[in-house]
Amino acid sequence: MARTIAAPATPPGQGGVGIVRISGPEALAVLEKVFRPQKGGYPLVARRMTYGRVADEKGLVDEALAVYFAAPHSYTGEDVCEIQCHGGSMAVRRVLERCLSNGAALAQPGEFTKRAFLNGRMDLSQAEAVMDLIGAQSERALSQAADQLSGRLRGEIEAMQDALTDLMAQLEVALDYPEEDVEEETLSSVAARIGLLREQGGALLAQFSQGRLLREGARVAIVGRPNAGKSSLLNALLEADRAIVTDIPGTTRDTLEETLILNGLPIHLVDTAGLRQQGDAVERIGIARARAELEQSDLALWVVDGSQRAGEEDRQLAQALRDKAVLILANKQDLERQFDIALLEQWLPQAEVLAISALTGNGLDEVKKRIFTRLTGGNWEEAGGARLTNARQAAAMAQALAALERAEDSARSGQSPDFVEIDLRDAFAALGEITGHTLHEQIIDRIFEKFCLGK
Ligand SMILES: Nc1nc2c(c(=O)[nH]1)N(C=O)[C@@H](CNc1ccc(C(=O)N[C@@H](CCC(=O)O)C(=O)O)cc1)CN2
Ligand SMILES: Nc1nc2c(ncn2[C@@H]2O[C@H](COP(=O)(O)OP(=O)(O)OP(=O)(O)O)[C@@H](O)[C@H]2O)c(=O)[nH]1
Ligand SMILES: [Mg+2]
Repeated sequence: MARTIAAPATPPGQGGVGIVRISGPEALAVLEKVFRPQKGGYPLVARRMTYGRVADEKGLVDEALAVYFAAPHSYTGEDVCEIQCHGGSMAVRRVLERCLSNGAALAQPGEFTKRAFLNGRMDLSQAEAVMDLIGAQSERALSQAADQLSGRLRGEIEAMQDALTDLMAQLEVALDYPEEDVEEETLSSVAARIGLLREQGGALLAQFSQGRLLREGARVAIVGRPNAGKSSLLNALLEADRAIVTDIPGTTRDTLEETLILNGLPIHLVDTAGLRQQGDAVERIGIARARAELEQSDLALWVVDGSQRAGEEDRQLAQALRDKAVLILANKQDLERQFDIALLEQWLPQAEVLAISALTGNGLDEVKKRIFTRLTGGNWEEAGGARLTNARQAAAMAQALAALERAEDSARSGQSPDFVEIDLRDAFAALGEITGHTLHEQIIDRIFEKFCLGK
């Protein structure tokens, strides 16, 4: 039988209310030992808040409210109890300790949601949406996660699976009637319907990059020579005095990351150490970090000091940026221009160049606009449809599409129906990985391990 588990459902730290959640067959028994109602007693009325107190041998721990959800009508589908005590890490910790010494085991991270999944309360895409919702950093990311939690992606995947089941049934019928014309007709109608499914899946996969961008945000590295104005740009974009700015080249040593929300898209802006050859040990480490950051960024903002002449370091940086998405910002527009912009266009023909001033704020609205268009490709679709949002889901969809393509090819080239069916089965299984219905236990464990405690 499943263990009864308990964990704080609210984050540690000060807060108005803290919640300890208990789930499993002994949930109510644990609550009875831990929580004493003020009026009436046990059994508690399911789903109604009851006022009372939590005490231990030494006396009162906290006054609290408790609620009991009878299986299967709860988040996990098991018996669930919640004790809502005062917020703050001490009260929550003591209440949890009471539960743990009265029959509950400390939950693993993600174990409540894993139980909800195993009890059929949600599929894997919905469970993943729970975590995305908790981690959402913008309105758009939140509404995407809420959509997925409501079962939108699950619905679309299950509809595709239903269609596959139909097709497999048709092929079975054709196998029972081995006349040439029945088989031919079936194969050609099946091939056409597989084509439609490939379009549907292809559209989902094509939108994946947007789904991921919303969920994870984009990494944008600010790079350039020392003193170009990178940290000034970071501060100006954030409208906050975040990074140290001085006129001493080599001011920024470590990378510094802050998040800016642009049209609902989380942008992780990373200020880096100015790139140059000389510098002490600390600065050299900073420069190595800057290069690593550049490597993993989705977009580079190359800040050049427009009031200085181009140098060898600029040429080298252009070289390093050749295969990257780059927006070049010719900074210090308020000063007299010395930098030869034509050189930039020569070095990096694919890059756009914008003249700005991080000091006066000139051109920064345009910078924000360009960052957004560069990252989204300019054709940003409003949330609404189902979206694949993580690499796991996208990989499964790609696998399903490959199987569908094989099936369509076989059907069109007049292969035997059972040959086609094998690939349709593969496609069905690959789609099932998105909803978690055809996934191995170990893989499922690995997904839930990344969740937070109490969820
Ligand atoms: N206090 C508290 N707040 C919470 C949660 C929770 O577990 N506890 N949730 C989670 O972390 C989320 C809500 N999710 C929930 C989902 C289903 C049920 C539930 O009891 N479902 C029953 C009854 C539905 C009904 O009354 O119509 C069911 O589906 O049968 C409860 C919470 C967000 N807020
Ligand atoms: N006139 C003018 N000065 C600027 C502008 N942007 C930055 N500065 C000045 O340039 C100097 C260097 O700015 P920072 O933002 O520290 O430059 P950085 O690129 O971060 O430099 P490192 O951290 O050393 O790599 C400071 O004195 C800034 O005030 C600008 O648009 N116009
Ligand atoms: Mg700096």
